[in-house]
Amino acid sequence: MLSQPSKKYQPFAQVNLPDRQWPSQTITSPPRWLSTDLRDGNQSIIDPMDGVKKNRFFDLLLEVGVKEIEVGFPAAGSTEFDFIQGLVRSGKVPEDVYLQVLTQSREDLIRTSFESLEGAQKAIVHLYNAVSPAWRDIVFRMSKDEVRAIAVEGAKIMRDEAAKRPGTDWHFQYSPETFSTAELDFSIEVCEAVMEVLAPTPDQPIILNLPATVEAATPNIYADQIEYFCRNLPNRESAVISLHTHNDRGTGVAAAELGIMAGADRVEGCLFGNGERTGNCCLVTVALNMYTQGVDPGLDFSDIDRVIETVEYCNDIPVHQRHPYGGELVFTAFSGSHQDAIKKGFAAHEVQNDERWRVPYLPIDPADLGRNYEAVIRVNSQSGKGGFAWVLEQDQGLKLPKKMQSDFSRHVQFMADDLGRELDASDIWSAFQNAYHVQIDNKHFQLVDYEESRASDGTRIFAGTVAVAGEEQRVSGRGNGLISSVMSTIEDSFGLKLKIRDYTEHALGSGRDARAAAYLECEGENGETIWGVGIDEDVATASVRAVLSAANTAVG
Ligand SMILES: CC(=O)SCCNC(=O)CCNC(=O)[C@H](O)C(C)(C)COP(=O)(O)OP(=O)(O)OC[C@H]1O[C@@H](n2cnc3c(N)ncnc32)[C@H](O)[C@@H]1OP(=O)(O)O
Ligand SMILES: CC(C)C(=O)C(=O)O
Repeated sequence: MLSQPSKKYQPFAQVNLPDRQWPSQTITSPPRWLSTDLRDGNQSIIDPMDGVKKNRFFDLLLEVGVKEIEVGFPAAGSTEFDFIQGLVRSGKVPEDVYLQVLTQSREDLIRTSFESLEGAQKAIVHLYNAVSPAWRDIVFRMSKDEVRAIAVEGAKIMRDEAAKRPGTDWHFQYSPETFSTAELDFSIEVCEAVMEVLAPTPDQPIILNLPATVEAATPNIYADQIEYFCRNLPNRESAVISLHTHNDRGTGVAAAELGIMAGADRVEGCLFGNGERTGNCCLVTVALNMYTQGVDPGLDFSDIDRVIETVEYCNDIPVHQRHPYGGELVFTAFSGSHQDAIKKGFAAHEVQNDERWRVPYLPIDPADLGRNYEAVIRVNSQSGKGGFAWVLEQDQGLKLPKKMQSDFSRHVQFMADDLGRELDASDIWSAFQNAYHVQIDNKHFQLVDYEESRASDGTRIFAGTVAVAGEEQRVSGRGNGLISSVMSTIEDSFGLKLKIRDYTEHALGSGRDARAAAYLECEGENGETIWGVGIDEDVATASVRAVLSAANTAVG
């Protein structure tokens, strides 16, 4: 008989909170942030960081603006202990930054933890023990009273160790590990017992960190648990409620956000969600999500690629291409309809009078993270006109008329299907040059020389030489009739008849690089549409080149 995996798991218990308030709350200010990259992140990677990497990561966290940093687990060994002591002695920890360390509730480990922070200005010692039934029964094999006693004993040692070192501004943190899978009233009971020992006050609060050590339910349940805890904890005003979510069900960020709505003051996590198993809550995501609610997160990710570079180096894990905000592809559209909307969005943004961000498909301005707009649109076989038009505009400055985009579209589609890969800017530019004979040799009609003069009434006079399959022919024209004059010369001299339907031009580049682009829509002898493009120093030459481009296209 086939086993039934669903029978192995129990439905998660709801929290009895019929008057829950969190669903109607909004996030209006950022929480306190704690990075546990150097602890929870570090304990989960294949090769934990050495001192060099830890220092580099620490410096990054300072640059980002994190003020509470869990720097390690001092009792784990000399790498950890020495790094932490080295940090304290280095003098590089700013006055407003708290170093946090984690310890099990075991006397020797707690003492070692305090020793590692000897000389620190501000420090948080973080004590933990698991409280949920499975850990009580399986790991500790202890009753509730005995598990509560682990926490209380550890708190007493913390209190006494801190008292021996008055030179440091000590703060205490307690985590009822496995909080989200424990009985809520028992977690409150244990936290209350710890508070009795440490005697926090509103001015000197304890941090109670409530972990979803293993994420086991939907984020609304975590939010209920947080709200219930906040409402029922005696002396709530003497506690900072901190969240520590993991991502086992893929909702670590959502749980943290709902937890803030439910009354929490602080969020622990790792950059780009590194951490045990599927990772910790991603601090980058929670922080940057705040922008889209009009809230300044107080963390600086304005050069996100530099942040990624350091995080990848230290963790030796790549940031996924789809990772919110940071991934290489998160601001990139390959598909036609997305490209169309993004291109229109940028155009609208340029002419609007305020800074409001309203570009379709881009929840945040990539520039706010130090990304440029080049990679916003990339072209492959799923792309549309907006895609290559954007690339040509960004890369070459060309603003193709709408109808010409449709014409060029078939060339791009053919190339993308033929090559079966993404087309980069140089692919698109060479497809464009080939399609319209722009600035390439081996053309049928070529402009050999060109000169312009003025008649006594100021009218421009153009005279030039066109080579047709090597045979040179003089062409000329006057004033506004320049294009039609060149066309009639071509018709008279070479027998090629084209009718002008439309003409557009625009400036290209600026300053010494200033040029002009001209687009000519013509009708061939059989009523077909023929496009010509000219790019040159000035509009007159560009328009002559556009005629020759159309002539070349007509003869194929
Ligand atoms: C959810 C989290 O991320 S918690 C943080 C986890 N991080 C780490 O463990 C990384 C650093 N840890 C280490 O280097 C090692 O675990 C050490 C050096 C601290 C301790 O190693 P060991 O002495 O071998 O103990 P170990 O960690 O295996 O723990 C096992 C014992 O501690 C007990 N224990 C586990 N957690 C706790 C706790 N929070 N408080 C008190 N006792 C605990 C276990 O019940 C077990 O007791 P037993 O030996 O009587 O059965
Ligand atoms: C020690 C605690 C906070 C922890 O890492 C967890 O429960 O995941």
